Amino acid sequence: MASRAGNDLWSEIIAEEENRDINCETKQSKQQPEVAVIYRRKNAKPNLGNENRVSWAQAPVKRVSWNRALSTRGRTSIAVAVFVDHAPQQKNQKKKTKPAIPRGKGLQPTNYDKERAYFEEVDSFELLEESPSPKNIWTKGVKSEDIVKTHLSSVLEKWLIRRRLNHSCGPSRSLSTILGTPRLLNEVPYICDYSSVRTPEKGSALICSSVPPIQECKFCLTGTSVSGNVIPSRKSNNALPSMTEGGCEGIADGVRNLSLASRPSSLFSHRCEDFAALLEFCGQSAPSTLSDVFSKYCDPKSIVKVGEGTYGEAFKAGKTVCKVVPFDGDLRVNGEVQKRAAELFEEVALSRTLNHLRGDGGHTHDNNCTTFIQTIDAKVCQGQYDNALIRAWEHWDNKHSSENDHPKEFPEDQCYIIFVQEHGGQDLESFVLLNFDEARSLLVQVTVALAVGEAAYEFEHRDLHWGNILLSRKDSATLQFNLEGKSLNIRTFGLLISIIDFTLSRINTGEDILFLDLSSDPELFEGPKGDKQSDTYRKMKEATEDCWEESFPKTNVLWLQYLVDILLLKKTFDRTSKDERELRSLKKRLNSYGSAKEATADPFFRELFVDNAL
Ligand SMILES: Nc1ncnc2c1ncn2[C@@H]1O[C@H](COP(=O)(O)OP(=O)(O)OP(=O)(O)O)[C@@H](O)[C@H]1O
Repeated sequence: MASRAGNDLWSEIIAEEENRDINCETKQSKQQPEVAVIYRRKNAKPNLGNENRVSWAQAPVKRVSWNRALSTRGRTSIAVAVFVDHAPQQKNQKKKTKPAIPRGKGLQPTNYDKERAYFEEVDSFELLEESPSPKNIWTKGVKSEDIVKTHLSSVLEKWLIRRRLNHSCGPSRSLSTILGTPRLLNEVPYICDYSSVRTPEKGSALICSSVPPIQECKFCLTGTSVSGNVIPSRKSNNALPSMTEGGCEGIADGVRNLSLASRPSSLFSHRCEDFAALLEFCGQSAPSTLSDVFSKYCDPKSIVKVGEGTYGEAFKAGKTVCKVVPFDGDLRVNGEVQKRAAELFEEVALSRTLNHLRGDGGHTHDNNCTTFIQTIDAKVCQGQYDNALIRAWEHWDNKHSSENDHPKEFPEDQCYIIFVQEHGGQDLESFVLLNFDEARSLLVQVTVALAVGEAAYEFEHRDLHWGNILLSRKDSATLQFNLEGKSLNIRTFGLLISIIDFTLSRINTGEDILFLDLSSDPELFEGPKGDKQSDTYRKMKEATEDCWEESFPKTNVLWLQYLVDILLLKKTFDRTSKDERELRSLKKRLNSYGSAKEATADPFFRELFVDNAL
């Protein structure tokens, strides 16, 4: 293990960096308009028309419990562990809390003085910024009525707007195009009766004057107090607007009435709609069972659990990893409210859009990379966990002490979505990096992948913590990326990176903007001060001015800075003091970049490009 930076060297670095900062500031002031534009886009319009802007998740979204999501999961604060007595709230006292340090061999004892010095010196300027005024955090709540109103309106208004634009009564093509599924189905109002799910007659709804098909579904009533008797019917005042009466104006009136008049049935209806839309997106007419889906990929006896998140349990099934996420139930899972179909709908849409970056299906070749995990399939399931999965879950629990609830607690009518993905390797939290070359290849791969995502889809990940970066070792010495038509070969040093978990991500598909409105989730920004992950959410909030539908590629840069901190402070690998200096300098220079794309030109990455340096 090489020696670490001493104090004398550190003073030199500071002096060196101060000089560089002055140069950098001078340079930056010349580039000011570009950076300023990025920061001041709150009211700027993106390339697309506003009418296409869709946030599918209207309910309070990501339900991060800080105590759980960070501390008990081993993603404890870098700094908080040092300075604050932050006692994690145990979900279940019988379970062990994971250690806050990374697992793996060759770990060094934590050097808190060093961490303290690092933050005081490098981040001192940030501390003020990390304390947003309470006004900013607290004044922007979303009332539940607004959520219901917005949700239903957005679905129907989208239909209306497209209908006006298209001068036909055909449905939007946008999401069905992304997903490669038949048109219309996600736009059709559904009525729920708990008894069956039928795919609507596709032809009938394509004709303006036809009666819209009514779909019945039993699933979204699960655990709700809404009875079948208050199902919105086209005869009632609270009816979904009829597509046969009054043309577009009739629909507009219907949308208005619906938004203002009918809370319980709206809530009910939106759950039905979202569930049916999700089912349709997944190419299903009814939910499968978990074992049906798993047995497509492996012999159930061979299933092994490979990881867990707050919402998902990840199992290896043959060559794939299947992430099982319960949704739409009222039972709290792992201490959290279950996700709703609308949130998962967005995640499926996003994942499939990112698949296009792999160059499959004749999609754009100007921007290509394989770093975003490939989503092979997504399937809706219902029922209890079967024995093979329970066995795999318990095996993992014995070895790793799961923080999640035992899956046998799920009721018989529990719904899940399974994301079938390629196996991306081990997450950064548990992966043992060998040396500085691997660390810098990790950084360049993530940076260029984010740049490719930005260029193709204005993509922002918005949650790139160390559980969402997977690593594996492969023989290939280089990896090819295409960024805005330019081919880039990057040195891998035998390491391949995959980025997962697009729940909070924002994407512009060219037809819709998919994002989660994080302003309705104040808890996300309440994590402990000094904790790098929670600080990053707060910095995102500041960069976006809490306006989450707009494009702010700076958020990608904030996660790159987080990653540099993680590498310096949470990961142990063979490195010299010069290597550490380079990482610190990179972190500082990242302050001046407004996007991952800008960051790709940083000198830190220069020798990681083969042949064609940027
Ligand atoms: N495709 C994959 N290949 C290998 N491991 C995976 C894959 N997907 C997920 N995992 C493992 O499962 C863990 C949880 O996955 P993921 O982060 O997607 O779940 P989540 O519930 O959305 O997490 P979070 O707590 O961040 O919300 C990951 O940290 C990783 O260890």
